[in-house]
Amino acid sequence: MAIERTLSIIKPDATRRNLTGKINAKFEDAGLRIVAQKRIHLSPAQAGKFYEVHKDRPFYGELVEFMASEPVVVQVLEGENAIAKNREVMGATNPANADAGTIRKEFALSVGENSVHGSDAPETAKEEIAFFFSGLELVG
Ligand SMILES: Nc1ncnc2c1ncn2[C@@H]1O[C@H](COP(=O)(O)OP(=O)(O)OP(=O)(O)O)[C@@H](O)[C@H]1O
Repeated sequence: MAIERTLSIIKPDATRRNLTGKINAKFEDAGLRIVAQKRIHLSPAQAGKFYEVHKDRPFYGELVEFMASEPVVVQVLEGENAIAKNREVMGATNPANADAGTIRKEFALSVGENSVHGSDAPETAKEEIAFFFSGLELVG
């Protein structure tokens, strides 16, 4: 299995509760290396652009408002099978359905305020990493 990179976001509900370290420990324990990371406060326009794929979903407005409400930590995770591995560590979108030990089971507040985002496929990972990080910020 090839080494992959994926884009992760620690969402406002988690940064607000100082959970960045605990969430990062879950990634590292699963063999995912944090190769880039920064704390930013998205504008509503930037959050709207990032989640454009969901613009016709009923929760789009709520999602954009939430993601722009407070700072987030955006990061690039690297490892074998990193995209699928990260989604496994995150758990199901709705914490009520997430497996024990996953980030969302332990920390998420609701289906909307669910603590983390992770890319879902190689093509989206590439686009999402480029959305937040320049080549200079990424060690080869
Ligand atoms: N029913 C809902 N009500 C409110 N917010 C929702 C709902 N469903 C999804 N969301 C929000 O939109 C995000 C994107 O939804 P999606 O169905 O793509 O989930 P996901 O792939 O698990 O999450 P992500 O794309 O953040 O990794 C979710 O992570 C969640 O924050």
